[in-house]
Amino acid sequence: MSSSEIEQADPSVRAELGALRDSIDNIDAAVVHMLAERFKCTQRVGRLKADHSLPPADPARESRQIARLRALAKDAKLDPAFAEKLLNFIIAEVIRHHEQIADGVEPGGHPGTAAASHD
Ligand SMILES: O=C(O)C(=O)C[C@]1(C(=O)O)C=C[C@@H](O)C=C1
Repeated sequence: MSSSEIEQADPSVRAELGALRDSIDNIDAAVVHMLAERFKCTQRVGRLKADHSLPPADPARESRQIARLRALAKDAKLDPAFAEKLLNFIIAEVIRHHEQIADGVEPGGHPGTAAASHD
C-alpha cells in the first residue's frame, strides 16, 4: 500500500495504521538506543582486548550467545533463525571495530559507527 493509497483509506483504518506506526517508531528508537549502549560496551571490550593482545573474535562465546538467543527467541515466538542472523550481523560489526582498534584506528566519537559510515 503506497502513501497515496493510504490517503484514500477509511479514516478508522488510517487511525489504526497511524497508532501502530507510532508504536513502531518508539520501538525503533528503543532498538537504536539499546544498540548504542551495546556498542559502548563492545568498544571497551575491543580496547581491553587490544591492550592485552587478545584476539578480536571469540567463537566459543559466540556459540553460547547464539544458543541463548535462539532459546529466548523461541520463548518470545520470534523466529530463532532471524535472531541468530541479527546477532551474527551485529557481532560481525563488533569484530570489525575490534580489528580497527587493534590496528590503531580509533572509532571517531560514535561507538557503533567506527571509521565507516553506512548512510
Ligand atoms: O565478548 C567478547 O569477547 C566480545 O568481543 C563481544 C562479542 C559481542 O559482540 O557480543 C563480539 C565478538 C566476540 O567474538 C564475541 C562477542
